Amino acid sequence: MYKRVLLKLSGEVLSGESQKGFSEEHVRYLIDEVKKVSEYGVKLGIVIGAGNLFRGRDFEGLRPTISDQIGMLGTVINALYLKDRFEDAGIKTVVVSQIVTLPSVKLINYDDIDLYFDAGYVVIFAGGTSNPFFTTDTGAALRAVEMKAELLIKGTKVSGIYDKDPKIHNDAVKYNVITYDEAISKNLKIMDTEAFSICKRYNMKILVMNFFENDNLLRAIKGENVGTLVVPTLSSTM
Ligand SMILES: Nc1ncnc2c1ncn2[C@@H]1O[C@H](COP(=O)(O)OP(=O)(O)O)[C@@H](O)[C@H]1O
Ligand SMILES: O=c1ccn([C@@H]2O[C@H](COP(=O)(O)OP(=O)(O)O)[C@@H](O)[C@H]2O)c(=O)[nH]1
Repeated sequence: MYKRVLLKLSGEVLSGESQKGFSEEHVRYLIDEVKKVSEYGVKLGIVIGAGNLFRGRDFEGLRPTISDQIGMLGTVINALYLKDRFEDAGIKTVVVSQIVTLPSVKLINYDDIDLYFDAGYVVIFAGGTSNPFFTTDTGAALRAVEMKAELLIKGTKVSGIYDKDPKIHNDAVKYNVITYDEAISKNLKIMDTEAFSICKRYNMKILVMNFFENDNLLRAIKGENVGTLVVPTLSSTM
């Protein structure tokens, strides 16, 4: 069982696919899935996107430097929303970020991350990379390395990494395991190249899996065969 995991979720996990805002049904599902793993004492970090609120590219006509800052603020909104909902459900949660000063957001401090985990908190990393021109996938890769995770899980709406986008191509074929180099060279757009390359540099294992299948998060953390694993070489799958 993995004991230290960074979970990346798209903002759409909170709203439902292609929807905006917060859907009670989806939020409750997320709480239940996280609760199952927090009961095992897993040290869990979460990076949440903002696709349910704002993505930089939604603001036609705005400069990306500005629209991306609006997008990053969206991740803080989601993080605070989740903190409150998690705590209501008995999951102790701390939100950390470098992009805002707010009473319920702590500045990221490497020395404190372990203290939060040891005290049984889920840590939500808000604000992506803190820089325009990036996405929360890249933020997740950085935070996974910073928190010394054993595994970065991208919980998404498809069952793993395919040879082409399975939402567009019916004949797409899923990989069980793939190397960082292959994922980058084949330009498999499930995650940004930047995210893959940070994970490659620091040997951060990635698992891409369908977040919307009941128990999948727990199964992934138990090391069961769900989704697609991204590893340095094909001989390093275990
Ligand atoms: N090679 C691929 N394998 C799997 N999914 C892919 C691939 N290329 C593109 N996709 C698409 O990437 C999407 C990832 O979406 P999502 O999890 O919402 O991520 P994000 O919001 O971070 O972009 C999937 O819905 C899928 O349709
Ligand atoms: O490091 C980052 C992370 C995010 N964003 C902005 O925040 C938005 C929301 O993030 P993302 O698209 O990754 O959310 P998701 O699709 O995962 O919900 C992005 O569109 C960007 O505009 C950014 O500028 N820098």
